[in-house]
Amino acid sequence: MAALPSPLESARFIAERSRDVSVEEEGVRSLAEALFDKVSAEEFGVAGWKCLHELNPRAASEEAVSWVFLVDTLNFSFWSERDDRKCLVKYKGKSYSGYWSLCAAVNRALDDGIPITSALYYATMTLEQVRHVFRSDTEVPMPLIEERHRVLNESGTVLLEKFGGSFLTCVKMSEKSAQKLLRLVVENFPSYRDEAVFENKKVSFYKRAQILVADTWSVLEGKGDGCFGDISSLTIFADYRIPQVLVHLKAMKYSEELMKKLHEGVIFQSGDKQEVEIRGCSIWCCALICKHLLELYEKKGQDMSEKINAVLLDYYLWDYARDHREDMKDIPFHRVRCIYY
Ligand SMILES: Nc1nc2c(c(CN[C@H]3C=C[C@H](O)[C@@H]3O)cn2[C@@H]2O[C@H](COP(=O)(O)O)[C@@H](O)[C@H]2O)c(=O)[nH]1
Repeated sequence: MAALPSPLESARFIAERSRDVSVEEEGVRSLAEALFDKVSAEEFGVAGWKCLHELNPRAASEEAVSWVFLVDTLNFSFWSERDDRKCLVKYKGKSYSGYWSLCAAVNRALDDGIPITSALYYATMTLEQVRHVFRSDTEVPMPLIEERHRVLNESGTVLLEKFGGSFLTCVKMSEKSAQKLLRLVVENFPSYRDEAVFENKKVSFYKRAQILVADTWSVLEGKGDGCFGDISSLTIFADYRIPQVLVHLKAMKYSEELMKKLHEGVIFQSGDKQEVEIRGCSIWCCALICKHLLELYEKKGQDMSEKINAVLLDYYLWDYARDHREDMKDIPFHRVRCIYY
Protein backbone atom coordinates (compact mmCIF):
# COMPACT_ATOMS: atom_id res chain seq x y z
CA MET A 1 0.00 0.00 0.00
CA ALA A 2 1.61 3.29 -1.14
CA ALA A 3 2.19 5.49 1.91
CA LEU A 4 0.21 8.73 1.97
CA PRO A 5 1.71 12.03 3.15
CA SER A 6 1.92 12.02 6.97
CA PRO A 7 -0.79 13.89 8.92
CA LEU A 8 1.74 16.72 9.54
CA GLU A 9 2.68 17.01 5.84
CA SER A 10 -1.02 16.80 4.94
CA ALA A 11 -1.86 19.52 7.46
CA ARG A 12 0.76 21.91 6.08
CA PHE A 13 -0.45 21.27 2.50
CA ILE A 14 -4.07 21.94 3.50
CA ALA A 15 -3.32 25.01 5.67
CA GLU A 16 -1.35 26.66 2.83
CA ARG A 17 -4.35 26.31 0.48
CA SER A 18 -7.28 26.59 2.88
CA ARG A 19 -9.93 29.21 2.04
CA ASP A 20 -12.59 28.93 4.77
CA VAL A 21 -10.31 28.22 7.73
CA SER A 22 -7.20 30.20 8.66
CA VAL A 23 -4.48 29.73 11.25
CA GLU A 24 -4.05 33.06 13.08
CA GLU A 25 -0.33 33.67 13.68
CA GLU A 26 -0.99 36.33 16.36
CA GLY A 27 -3.52 34.09 18.11
CA VAL A 28 -1.12 31.14 17.98
CA ARG A 29 1.61 33.25 19.57
CA SER A 30 -0.57 34.58 22.39
CA LEU A 31 -2.04 31.13 23.10
CA ALA A 32 1.48 29.68 23.36
CA GLU A 33 2.35 32.46 25.83
CA ALA A 34 -0.83 31.80 27.82
CA LEU A 35 0.09 28.10 28.05
CA PHE A 36 3.69 28.80 29.05
CA ASP A 37 3.25 28.23 32.78
CA LYS A 38 0.71 25.42 32.39
CA VAL A 39 2.99 23.05 30.48
CA SER A 40 5.42 22.65 33.35
CA ALA A 41 2.62 21.47 35.68
CA GLU A 42 2.61 17.79 36.68
CA GLU A 43 -0.84 17.08 35.23
CA PHE A 44 0.23 18.39 31.79
CA GLY A 45 2.64 15.43 31.56
CA VAL A 46 1.88 11.83 30.64
CA ALA A 47 0.78 11.15 34.27
CA GLY A 48 -2.28 13.35 33.66
CA TRP A 49 -3.92 10.63 31.56
CA LYS A 50 -4.50 8.58 34.72
CA CYS A 51 -4.59 11.13 37.54
CA LEU A 52 -7.09 13.41 35.79
CA HIS A 53 -9.49 10.76 34.50
CA GLU A 54 -11.12 8.29 36.89
CA LEU A 55 -12.45 6.01 34.12
CA ASN A 56 -9.03 5.38 32.56
CA PRO A 57 -7.23 2.20 33.71
CA ARG A 58 -4.80 2.61 36.66
CA ALA A 59 -2.65 -0.36 35.63
CA ALA A 60 0.01 -0.55 32.91
CA SER A 61 -0.80 -4.20 32.14
CA GLU A 62 -1.69 -6.17 28.99
CA GLU A 63 -5.34 -5.91 30.08
CA ALA A 64 -5.03 -2.11 30.33
CA VAL A 65 -3.56 -2.00 26.80
CA SER A 66 -6.48 -4.14 25.58
CA TRP A 67 -8.86 -1.64 27.20
CA VAL A 68 -7.20 1.19 25.28
CA PHE A 69 -7.42 -0.67 21.96
CA LEU A 70 -11.12 -1.45 22.42
CA VAL A 71 -11.98 2.11 23.48
CA ASP A 72 -10.01 3.78 20.69
CA THR A 73 -11.52 1.40 18.12
CA LEU A 74 -14.90 2.87 19.13
CA ASN A 75 -13.67 6.40 19.82
CA PHE A 76 -15.86 8.29 17.34
CA SER A 77 -19.00 10.37 16.85
CA PHE A 78 -20.58 10.97 20.26
CA TRP A 79 -22.19 14.32 19.52
CA SER A 80 -25.99 14.57 19.77
CA GLU A 81 -28.40 16.56 17.56
CA ARG A 82 -29.82 18.33 20.63
CA ASP A 83 -27.90 19.13 23.80
CA ASP A 84 -30.94 18.37 25.96
CA ARG A 85 -31.37 14.88 24.45
CA LYS A 86 -28.20 12.82 24.59
CA CYS A 87 -26.85 9.39 25.40
CA LEU A 88 -25.80 9.16 29.07
CA VAL A 89 -24.27 6.17 30.85
CA LYS A 90 -24.47 5.91 34.63
CA TYR A 91 -21.46 4.31 36.31
CA LYS A 92 -20.72 4.16 40.05
CA GLY A 93 -23.33 6.84 40.76
CA LYS A 94 -22.16 9.32 38.12
CA SER A 95 -23.63 10.08 34.67
CA TYR A 96 -21.21 10.29 31.73
CA SER A 97 -21.80 11.83 28.30
CA GLY A 98 -19.90 11.85 25.01
CA TYR A 99 -16.60 10.02 24.88
CA TRP A 100 -16.79 9.30 28.60
CA SER A 101 -20.11 7.49 28.11
CA LEU A 102 -18.17 4.96 26.02
CA CYS A 103 -15.59 4.42 28.79
CA ALA A 104 -18.34 4.16 31.41
CA ALA A 105 -20.16 1.51 29.33
CA VAL A 106 -16.95 -0.51 28.92
CA ASN A 107 -16.23 -0.40 32.66
CA ARG A 108 -19.88 -1.25 33.44
CA ALA A 109 -19.65 -4.33 31.18
CA LEU A 110 -16.38 -5.48 32.79
CA ASP A 111 -17.96 -5.10 36.26
CA ASP A 112 -20.88 -7.21 34.98
CA GLY A 113 -18.44 -9.98 33.99
CA ILE A 114 -18.70 -9.34 30.23
CA PRO A 115 -15.19 -9.80 28.69
CA ILE A 116 -15.70 -6.77 26.41
CA THR A 117 -11.95 -6.05 26.08
CA SER A 118 -11.24 -9.57 24.80
CA ALA A 119 -10.92 -9.91 21.00
CA LEU A 120 -12.24 -13.46 21.34
CA TYR A 121 -15.48 -11.90 22.59
CA TYR A 122 -15.98 -8.81 20.42
CA ALA A 123 -14.85 -10.48 17.18
CA THR A 124 -18.16 -12.40 17.20
CA MET A 125 -20.42 -10.11 19.24
CA THR A 126 -23.97 -9.85 17.86
CA LEU A 127 -25.65 -6.50 17.21
CA GLU A 128 -27.99 -7.21 20.14
CA GLN A 129 -25.03 -7.78 22.49
CA VAL A 130 -23.44 -4.52 21.29
CA ARG A 131 -26.71 -2.66 21.88
CA HIS A 132 -26.83 -4.12 25.41
CA VAL A 133 -23.22 -3.35 26.38
CA PHE A 134 -23.37 0.24 25.03
CA ARG A 135 -26.94 0.93 26.17
CA SER A 136 -27.79 4.46 27.22
CA ASP A 137 -29.53 5.37 30.48
CA THR A 138 -31.65 7.88 28.56
CA GLU A 139 -33.96 7.26 25.61
CA VAL A 140 -31.15 8.46 23.29
CA PRO A 141 -28.89 5.58 22.16
CA MET A 142 -25.15 5.93 21.51
CA PRO A 143 -24.81 7.13 17.87
CA LEU A 144 -23.75 4.76 15.02
CA ILE A 145 -24.34 1.57 17.03
CA GLU A 146 -24.52 -0.56 13.83
CA GLU A 147 -21.15 0.83 12.68
CA ARG A 148 -19.71 0.13 16.13
CA HIS A 149 -20.84 -3.49 15.80
CA ARG A 150 -19.22 -3.84 12.37
CA VAL A 151 -15.98 -2.21 13.48
CA LEU A 152 -15.79 -4.40 16.62
CA ASN A 153 -16.23 -7.63 14.65
CA GLU A 154 -13.68 -6.49 12.03
CA SER A 155 -11.02 -5.30 14.49
CA GLY A 156 -11.44 -8.33 16.76
CA THR A 157 -11.06 -10.70 13.81
CA VAL A 158 -7.86 -8.95 12.60
CA LEU A 159 -6.44 -8.93 16.13
CA LEU A 160 -7.05 -12.68 16.45
CA GLU A 161 -5.74 -13.54 12.97
CA LYS A 162 -2.63 -11.34 12.94
CA PHE A 163 -1.67 -10.55 16.53
CA GLY A 164 -2.76 -13.57 18.58
CA GLY A 165 -5.72 -11.57 19.92
CA SER A 166 -3.52 -9.15 21.85
CA PHE A 167 -2.86 -5.50 20.95
CA LEU A 168 0.22 -5.64 23.20
CA THR A 169 1.71 -8.03 20.63
CA CYS A 170 1.21 -5.32 18.00
CA VAL A 171 2.82 -2.77 20.34
CA LYS A 172 5.86 -5.02 20.87
CA MET A 173 6.23 -5.39 17.07
CA SER A 174 6.57 -1.60 16.83
CA GLU A 175 9.86 -1.81 18.76
CA LYS A 176 9.17 1.39 20.73
CA SER A 177 8.48 3.49 17.63
CA ALA A 178 5.26 5.51 17.55
CA GLN A 179 5.47 5.84 13.76
CA LYS A 180 5.94 2.10 13.30
CA LEU A 181 2.95 1.36 15.55
CA LEU A 182 0.90 3.95 13.63
CA ARG A 183 1.80 2.22 10.36
CA LEU A 184 1.00 -1.26 11.76
CA VAL A 185 -2.44 -0.03 12.90
CA VAL A 186 -3.33 1.74 9.64
CA GLU A 187 -2.11 -1.16 7.48
CA ASN A 188 -3.93 -3.87 9.43
CA PHE A 189 -7.12 -2.27 10.77
CA PRO A 190 -9.23 -0.76 7.95
CA SER A 191 -11.49 1.31 10.22
CA TYR A 192 -8.45 3.38 11.26
CA ARG A 193 -7.72 4.53 7.67
CA ASP A 194 -8.77 8.14 8.19
CA GLU A 195 -7.80 9.63 4.80
CA ALA A 196 -9.18 12.15 2.28
CA VAL A 197 -8.45 13.91 -1.02
CA PHE A 198 -7.78 17.67 -1.05
CA GLU A 199 -7.18 19.55 -4.31
CA ASN A 200 -6.55 16.21 -6.06
CA LYS A 201 -3.93 15.14 -3.51
CA LYS A 202 -4.39 12.26 -1.03
CA VAL A 203 -4.05 13.41 2.58
CA SER A 204 -4.11 11.61 5.94
CA PHE A 205 -5.36 12.54 9.43
CA TYR A 206 -5.25 9.14 11.18
CA LYS A 207 -7.05 10.60 14.19
CA ARG A 208 -7.97 7.30 15.89
CA ALA A 209 -4.70 5.62 14.93
CA GLN A 210 -2.69 8.46 16.43
CA ILE A 211 -4.78 8.69 19.61
CA LEU A 212 -4.45 4.90 19.96
CA VAL A 213 -0.65 5.25 19.89
CA ALA A 214 -0.86 8.19 22.31
CA ASP A 215 -3.20 6.41 24.74
CA THR A 216 -0.95 3.32 24.58
CA TRP A 217 2.01 5.56 25.50
CA SER A 218 -0.09 7.03 28.32
CA VAL A 219 -1.46 3.79 29.76
CA LEU A 220 2.10 2.35 29.77
CA GLU A 221 3.25 5.64 31.37
CA GLY A 222 5.86 6.17 28.67
CA LYS A 223 7.82 3.16 29.99
CA GLY A 224 8.80 -0.32 28.79
CA ASP A 225 7.00 -1.28 25.57
CA GLY A 226 5.40 2.18 25.64
CA CYS A 227 8.67 4.10 25.72
CA PHE A 228 8.26 5.60 22.24
CA GLY A 229 11.39 7.61 21.34
CA ASP A 230 9.48 9.42 18.58
CA ILE A 231 6.23 10.25 20.44
CA SER A 232 6.81 13.91 19.52
CA SER A 233 6.35 13.03 15.84
CA LEU A 234 2.60 12.52 16.36
CA THR A 235 0.20 15.39 15.67
CA ILE A 236 -2.89 16.39 17.60
CA PHE A 237 -5.99 14.25 16.90
CA ALA A 238 -8.33 16.00 14.48
CA ASP A 239 -11.72 15.45 16.13
CA TYR A 240 -14.66 17.88 16.42
CA ARG A 241 -13.68 19.45 19.77
CA ILE A 242 -10.13 20.69 19.09
CA PRO A 243 -11.14 22.93 16.14
CA GLN A 244 -13.89 24.43 18.30
CA VAL A 245 -11.51 25.32 21.13
CA LEU A 246 -8.84 26.69 18.76
CA VAL A 247 -11.39 29.10 17.23
CA HIS A 248 -12.67 29.98 20.71
CA LEU A 249 -9.09 30.79 21.79
CA LYS A 250 -8.57 32.78 18.54
CA ALA A 251 -5.70 30.65 17.22
CA MET A 252 -7.86 29.70 14.25
CA LYS A 253 -10.62 31.48 12.34
CA TYR A 254 -13.58 30.42 10.17
CA SER A 255 -14.91 32.41 7.19
CA GLU A 256 -18.32 34.02 7.59
CA GLU A 257 -19.78 31.53 5.12
CA LEU A 258 -18.47 28.55 7.08
CA MET A 259 -19.53 30.01 10.43
CA LYS A 260 -23.03 30.50 9.04
CA LYS A 261 -23.22 26.83 8.00
CA LEU A 262 -21.96 25.72 11.42
CA HIS A 263 -24.58 27.85 13.21
CA GLU A 264 -27.26 26.30 10.98
CA GLY A 265 -26.11 22.86 12.13
CA VAL A 266 -25.24 21.71 8.60
CA ILE A 267 -24.12 18.07 8.55
CA PHE A 268 -20.82 17.72 6.67
CA GLN A 269 -19.68 14.58 4.89
CA SER A 270 -16.30 13.10 5.81
CA GLY A 271 -13.94 14.41 3.10
CA ASP A 272 -15.89 17.61 2.27
CA LYS A 273 -13.53 20.47 1.34
CA GLN A 274 -14.45 22.62 4.36
CA GLU A 275 -14.32 19.61 6.73
CA VAL A 276 -10.82 18.77 5.45
CA GLU A 277 -9.77 22.42 5.90
CA ILE A 278 -11.05 22.44 9.51
CA ARG A 279 -9.14 19.24 10.35
CA GLY A 280 -5.93 20.10 8.48
CA CYS A 281 -5.72 23.65 9.87
CA SER A 282 -6.31 22.34 13.42
CA ILE A 283 -3.34 19.99 13.12
CA TRP A 284 -1.14 22.70 11.59
CA CYS A 285 -2.23 25.31 14.16
CA CYS A 286 -1.26 23.02 17.07
CA ALA A 287 2.08 22.18 15.45
CA LEU A 288 2.82 25.93 15.43
CA ILE A 289 1.69 26.32 19.06
CA CYS A 290 4.10 23.54 20.09
CA LYS A 291 6.88 25.18 18.09
CA HIS A 292 6.30 28.57 19.78
CA LEU A 293 6.14 26.98 23.24
CA LEU A 294 9.48 25.22 22.71
CA GLU A 295 11.02 28.49 21.44
CA LEU A 296 9.73 30.42 24.46
CA TYR A 297 11.43 27.90 26.77
CA GLU A 298 14.59 27.85 24.64
CA LYS A 299 14.86 31.62 25.13
CA LYS A 300 14.97 30.85 28.85
CA GLY A 301 17.65 28.24 28.26
CA GLN A 302 15.28 25.37 28.93
CA ASP A 303 14.95 22.34 26.62
CA MET A 304 11.33 21.17 27.11
CA SER A 305 11.25 18.72 24.18
CA GLU A 306 10.53 15.88 26.64
CA LYS A 307 7.66 17.80 28.25
CA ILE A 308 5.97 19.52 25.30
CA ASN A 309 4.55 17.59 22.35
CA ALA A 310 1.35 17.59 20.29
CA VAL A 311 -0.09 14.66 22.30
CA LEU A 312 0.11 16.50 25.62
CA LEU A 313 -1.08 19.77 24.03
CA ASP A 314 -4.02 17.88 22.52
CA TYR A 315 -5.01 16.25 25.83
CA TYR A 316 -4.83 19.66 27.55
CA LEU A 317 -6.94 21.42 24.91
CA TRP A 318 -9.47 18.58 24.76
CA ASP A 319 -9.91 18.59 28.52
CA TYR A 320 -10.10 22.41 28.42
CA ALA A 321 -12.91 22.16 25.82
CA ARG A 322 -14.75 19.70 28.07
CA ASP A 323 -14.46 22.03 31.07
CA HIS A 324 -15.46 25.19 29.15
CA ARG A 325 -18.55 24.00 27.24
CA GLU A 326 -20.58 27.00 28.39
CA ASP A 327 -17.94 29.58 27.36
CA MET A 328 -17.66 27.96 23.93
CA LYS A 329 -21.35 27.80 23.07
CA ASP A 330 -20.99 30.65 20.51
CA ILE A 331 -18.55 28.52 18.50
CA PRO A 332 -20.43 25.50 17.07
CA PHE A 333 -18.46 22.31 16.41
CA HIS A 334 -18.66 20.85 12.90
CA ARG A 335 -21.06 17.93 12.58
CA VAL A 336 -20.05 14.76 10.76
CA ARG A 337 -21.31 11.23 11.27
CA CYS A 338 -18.36 8.92 10.56
CA ILE A 339 -16.24 6.22 12.16
CA TYR A 340 -13.04 8.27 11.99
CA TYR A 341 -13.54 10.77 14.84
N1 LIG B 1 -8.44 15.43 20.02
C1 LIG B 1 -8.96 14.57 20.91
N2 LIG B 1 -10.17 14.02 20.66
C2 LIG B 1 -10.65 13.17 21.59
C3 LIG B 1 -9.98 12.84 22.77
C4 LIG B 1 -10.81 11.92 23.45
C5 LIG B 1 -10.60 11.24 24.74
N3 LIG B 1 -9.27 11.30 25.24
C6 LIG B 1 -9.22 11.56 26.65
C7 LIG B 1 -8.93 10.36 27.39
C8 LIG B 1 -7.76 10.44 28.02
C9 LIG B 1 -7.07 11.65 27.65
O1 LIG B 1 -6.54 12.28 28.77
C10 LIG B 1 -8.12 12.51 27.01
O2 LIG B 1 -8.61 13.43 27.91
C11 LIG B 1 -11.95 11.75 22.68
N4 LIG B 1 -11.82 12.51 21.58
C12 LIG B 1 -12.78 12.79 20.53
O3 LIG B 1 -13.60 13.85 21.01
C13 LIG B 1 -14.93 13.67 20.51
C14 LIG B 1 -15.84 13.42 21.70
O4 LIG B 1 -15.98 14.62 22.40
P1 LIG B 1 -17.26 14.78 23.39
O5 LIG B 1 -18.51 14.68 22.47
O6 LIG B 1 -17.05 16.14 24.02
O7 LIG B 1 -17.16 13.63 24.38
C15 LIG B 1 -14.88 12.47 19.58
O8 LIG B 1 -14.53 12.90 18.28
C16 LIG B 1 -13.72 11.68 20.16
O9 LIG B 1 -13.13 10.83 19.20
C17 LIG B 1 -8.70 13.44 23.01
O10 LIG B 1 -8.01 13.23 24.01
N5 LIG B 1 -8.25 14.30 22.04
